[in-house]
Amino acid sequence: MHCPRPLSLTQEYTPPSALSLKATSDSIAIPLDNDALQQEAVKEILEQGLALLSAQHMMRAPFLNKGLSHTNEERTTKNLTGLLPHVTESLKTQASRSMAMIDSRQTDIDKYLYLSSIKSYNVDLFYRLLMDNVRQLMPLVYTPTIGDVCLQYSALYTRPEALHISINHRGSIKEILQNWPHESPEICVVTDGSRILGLGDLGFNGVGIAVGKLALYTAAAGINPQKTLPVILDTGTSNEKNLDDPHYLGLRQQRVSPSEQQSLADEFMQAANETWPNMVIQFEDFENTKAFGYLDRYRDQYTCFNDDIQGTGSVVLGGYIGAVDLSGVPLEEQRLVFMGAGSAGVGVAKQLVEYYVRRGLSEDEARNKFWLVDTKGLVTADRPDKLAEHKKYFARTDNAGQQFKTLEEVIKYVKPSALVGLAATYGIFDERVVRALTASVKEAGQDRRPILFPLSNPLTKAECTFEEAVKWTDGSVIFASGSPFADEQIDFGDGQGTVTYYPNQGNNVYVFPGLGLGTILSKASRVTDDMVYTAAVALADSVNKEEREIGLIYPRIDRVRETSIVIAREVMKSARRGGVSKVESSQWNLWDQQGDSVLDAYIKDRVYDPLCSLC
Ligand SMILES: NC(=O)C1=CN([C@@H]2O[C@H](COP(=O)(O)OP(=O)(O)OC[C@H]3O[C@@H](n4cnc5c(N)ncnc54)[C@H](OP(=O)(O)O)[C@@H]3O)[C@@H](O)[C@H]2O)C=CC1
Ligand SMILES: CC(=O)C(=O)O
Ligand SMILES: [Mg+2]
Repeated sequence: MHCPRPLSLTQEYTPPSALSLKATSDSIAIPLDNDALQQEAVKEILEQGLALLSAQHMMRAPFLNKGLSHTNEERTTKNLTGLLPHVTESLKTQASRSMAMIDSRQTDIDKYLYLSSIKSYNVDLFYRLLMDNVRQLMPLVYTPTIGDVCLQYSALYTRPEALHISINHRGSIKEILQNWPHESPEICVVTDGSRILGLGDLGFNGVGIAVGKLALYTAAAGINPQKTLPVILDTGTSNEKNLDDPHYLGLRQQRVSPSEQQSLADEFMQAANETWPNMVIQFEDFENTKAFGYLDRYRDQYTCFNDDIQGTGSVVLGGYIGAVDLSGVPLEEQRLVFMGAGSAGVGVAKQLVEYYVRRGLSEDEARNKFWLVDTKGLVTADRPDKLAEHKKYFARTDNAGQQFKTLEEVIKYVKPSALVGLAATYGIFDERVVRALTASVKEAGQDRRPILFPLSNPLTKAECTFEEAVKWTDGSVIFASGSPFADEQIDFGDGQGTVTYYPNQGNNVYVFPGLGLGTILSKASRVTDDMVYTAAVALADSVNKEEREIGLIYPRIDRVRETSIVIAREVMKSARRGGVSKVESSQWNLWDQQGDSVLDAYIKDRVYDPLCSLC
């Protein structure tokens, strides 16, 4: 009855429920007169048949393929002998070969394409590489390179990586979701491509950002890659370059009306919730009217958040807490100018208002610390143009009829201690602006330091570079940028010799992976403001002594995964406090008694960390 030899099957693979088998091996007899034995024999044939089939398919299945890490035993039992080079290698050894290949590629896009090809055949190897080389590889799978990739996504296209839903699919989204070939997703990043980084409306090509963010959910927080879902909602594009591109993969039409876009989003949200009720949805890079509108519309109904508004708010608060400590300007004396009053600008400013309120200021006192500037100048209530709804909260009423058109004018008027850039405009923090900021800070004390956060992405949209910031502030800047800059070694000729200055990367990648993980593990029904706020505080608390000593306000990017676990833990606790966690209260009582280390262990037990028996 038990056959050591594999079976061959006389037909192509179909799903097991539809599999009809004819065994050609004479070693398994199917007794026709005994139902029980018959069933057992058929089961064995099925198992062995599938094992054989999976051997043939395994090496082409990116989630199953272990490449050279298949052990000799697996190679024998799964009929892989001869199909692979004879050596066995740990994932780490394979990763070191891949790193050498990446280093040998000339351009960042080529490096990206090489990495992406690894992901297409060996997911474990891709994530081992990314997790062990986050400082070097994150700028490829994420900003800045992902910006270039999105600009050329259709031209670079080789294979589908997401769920593609267009306005023409209205009425059938639920059926489309059923086509998703992987396990039930736990986290979804959805975009409509209408504001990709600071690059504007990229239409369908924006799908690259959803793919990139989800790669970081896995690399930075250990969410199983099989449980991630990138979605592009294609409602057309205003991008003429795309519309004229013969290779463009999206709908070749102007965007449909806002109400039609909303009806697509409504159907998607409902269908996604009915299909996968436990999935967390992250809105990414929607143009600001929709970003604010959809967040308001869906946040009390579904488990969702907007990364550009809330994730960015949280990450900037996380850095601001440490920056204030270093600046020498007391929290209550800080005055903040924001260049950019869009999703991110307003999202961040509101998150900081909440911080001030929690520190004892009234809401008006807190709000009065912020001056927002957009393309028309300082946002004031008496400006002649009609203010967008999301700007009204921060419109100044104390300008005594004066209008300030340029940033320099605003700086002279406000005398800020901090300048935040979320205007997607390269070089807008020029030498005069940065020197004016520094002068306004130093006026109140020479040892005071300016906070300068040029946060726009990708690098081609950064408001200033790190080198400029260091030079124009004579080394006194507390700096964070959206995309990464290298350390700077500068000799100011003041007798100190060459000094190394360390930049910070103020990017929502420090928050969304942990926020998502905490939301999933707490089985939260909603993402509350307190969960987002708590993530910021946990991030600030994660900066270690050595990092503080060299003036960092965020953990080094190599520690992003460690940080995400802490954020996830605190987010879980916040979900519980807020009454939105669906984890049994008996389990929570146990965690309360056992403390954070047990909760951390629980989280770590559940995260994906690709290793092989040879590692
Ligand atoms: N570091 C990070 O983690 C994050 C960074 N970002 C980056 O922030 C940038 C903005 O994103 P988001 O807020 O969503 O975009 P929005 O389009 O919503 O907002 C952009 C804002 O910048 C203003 N602006 C544009 N050009 C100028 C200019 N020359 N002078 C003054 N103001 C200007 C716009 O003014 P107006 O309103 O008049 O049009 C608008 O208020 C992007 O580059 C994005 O990549 C976003 C999220 C996270
Ligand atoms: C980082 C990010 O979310 C953005 O630039 O849009
Ligand atoms: Mg974004």
